[in-house]
Amino acid sequence: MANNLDDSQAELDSVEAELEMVELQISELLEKQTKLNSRKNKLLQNLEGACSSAQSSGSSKPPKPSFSKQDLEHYEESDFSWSKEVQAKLCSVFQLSNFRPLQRAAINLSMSGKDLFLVMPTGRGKSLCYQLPALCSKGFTLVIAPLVSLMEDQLMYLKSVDVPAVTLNASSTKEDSKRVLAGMIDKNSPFKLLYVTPEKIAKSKLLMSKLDKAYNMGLLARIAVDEVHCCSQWGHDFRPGEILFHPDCVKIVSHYKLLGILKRQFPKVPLVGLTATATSNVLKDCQKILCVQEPITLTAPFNRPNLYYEVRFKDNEDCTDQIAQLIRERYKNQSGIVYVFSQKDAAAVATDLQKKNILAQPYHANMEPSDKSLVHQRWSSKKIQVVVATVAFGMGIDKADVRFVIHHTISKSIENYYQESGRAGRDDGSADCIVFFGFADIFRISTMVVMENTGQQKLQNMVAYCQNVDRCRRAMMAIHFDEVWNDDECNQMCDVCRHGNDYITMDITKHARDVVTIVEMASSMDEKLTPLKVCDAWLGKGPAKHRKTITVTSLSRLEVESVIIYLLLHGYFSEDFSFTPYTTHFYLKLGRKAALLKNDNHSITMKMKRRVMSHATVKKVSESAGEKSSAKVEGKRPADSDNKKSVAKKVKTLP
Ligand SMILES: Nc1ncnc2c1ncn2[C@H]1C[C@H](O)[C@@H](COP(=O)(O)OP(=O)(O)OP(=O)(O)O)O1
Repeated sequence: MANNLDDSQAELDSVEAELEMVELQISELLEKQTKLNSRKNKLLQNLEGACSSAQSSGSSKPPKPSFSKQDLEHYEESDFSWSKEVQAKLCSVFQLSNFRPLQRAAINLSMSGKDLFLVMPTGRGKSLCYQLPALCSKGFTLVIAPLVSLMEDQLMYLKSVDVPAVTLNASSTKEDSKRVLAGMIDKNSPFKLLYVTPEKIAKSKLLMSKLDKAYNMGLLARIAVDEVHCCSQWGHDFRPGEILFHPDCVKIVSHYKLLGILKRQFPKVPLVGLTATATSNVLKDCQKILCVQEPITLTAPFNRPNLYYEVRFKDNEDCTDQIAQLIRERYKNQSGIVYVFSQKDAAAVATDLQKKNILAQPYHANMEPSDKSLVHQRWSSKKIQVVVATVAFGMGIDKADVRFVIHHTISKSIENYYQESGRAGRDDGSADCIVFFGFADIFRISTMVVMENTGQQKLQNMVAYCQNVDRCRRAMMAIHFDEVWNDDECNQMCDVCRHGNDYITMDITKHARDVVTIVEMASSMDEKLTPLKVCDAWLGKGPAKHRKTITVTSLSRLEVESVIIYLLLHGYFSEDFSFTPYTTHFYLKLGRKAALLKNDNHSITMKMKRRVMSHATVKKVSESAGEKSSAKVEGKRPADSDNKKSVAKKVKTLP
């Protein structure tokens, strides 16, 4: 009887364990199903037309595109009553011969009096879409921009092309303000563009009353809201480089929220909201906040065909030597930016580059404004070659001939990376965007974004972008931004498409079990391990007491790091933060999928770049694949052969 009970108990335990596993698998599959369904719906929506009207917020009806492809084609034409003037001023004032994608449509829509949201990648020429209509309309255009420095750059540029433009901001003198306020109600319109901060709209009754008068006189031609995503509660996630890290971030965002007054007071004035990256949810929020009834949303293709995207692994934590070599050899006499993680890094990397005879200077938020603008000016006029900057170097940077943007440390999200790298090649000439991907950097950034709602998820997406070895980098960004993507469009302008066949697919199940056991054992002893400690322990370098119980790996450090990152990205590990008054620590703990490794049938494969793998591993993998007839190899064909044809799939077991 006792035996029977024991057997039953044992079987019950085993059934329960198996059930737990099945539940995990079901929840995984359900998660995948939700993601695929949402992607499918998005693709179907996108296929219906490149543009669609932003739907009114909270509507439960399925989105009905009220702006069709045919409508777009209509607005791309050049037979409107204003077309000749627009074309003439494009050439004579702005010295440009052609429009870039969607610029003409945006201008025609705005000239037709429509409200518009224009989502266009950084550097593609959003400003022209309100500056040119301003020149071709009676009265003046009111431009809301978040930062005074940004306005000043615009005013400098407009002055250089003889476009009369003024600003009203906290640092305007009394005289200037008086002149501007009078000009607003002057029928001869002494200026065509008036730049103000959102704060000015929120606080200056005088400005609002002059706007009211100008409106009644028919002189308020248009309202342009730059960085319109700042209106939304989620929007500031999208350009943290500029707004979130700006000391006045909270103020800026709170003033944007009050801009609804403009459409309420001046309902007949067309509004154009401009942004580089905003999801449809953010735009819906902006629409509501700005009180715009039925805006048309134009989304320009996010692809920048002239940019070459590449990820390099940091084989030690300092990659400055490699960066210096690149700058000296590949980018001789060419301008570029090196983005770093912290102000300290900006100073240190700039000094290191200077020691290697590269004209580099640091730029970060904590510098005196005059020093910042000096660095900016020197760089713009090619007196220095490189700015080593934190994300504070962003908004208002409009240098056309930036030939390289190198990330010494990964960005904290793909949105950020897209913005930062997008500062390269604004002149449409080819330019390189290279990220150095380092293991320890992931955790430095992770602790920095710990208080942000979606900080960890966004960082994981960025890490997945960097760890990816088989998918076109542009395709990854396209999926991230919900864009329909055709692989041909990359044109070998990313490292994956250019150097195909550079990875091996390996079975890492045994390694995963070993390293998960290390973390499990530590936790059973009430010990927390940082990722670096886990690496050390697994490589047999940890404290002696651990070594007895640990299966030391034969993998190289880079391989070990890659496996740990993979396990973190795929839920076998997860983050465990601990906070002190001065700092935040990152530890690894078991993720919800770790339990799956107890199941003998569970296996994990990962794709690893050949260059990351040690010679020993590649050799052993090749030998084991040769021995086992069932072994599989997955490799990508070199991009110059037909890289879209599927190839035989084989998986090698990592020794
Ligand atoms: N049709 C065009 N042809 C050639 N160059 C153009 C055209 N339109 C704009 N440009 C140039 C002018 C600027 O040097 C550069 C970037 O324009 P700009 O309006 O500042 O970009 P943007 O506002 O989209 O960028 P950001 O998001 O960084 O503010 O592109």
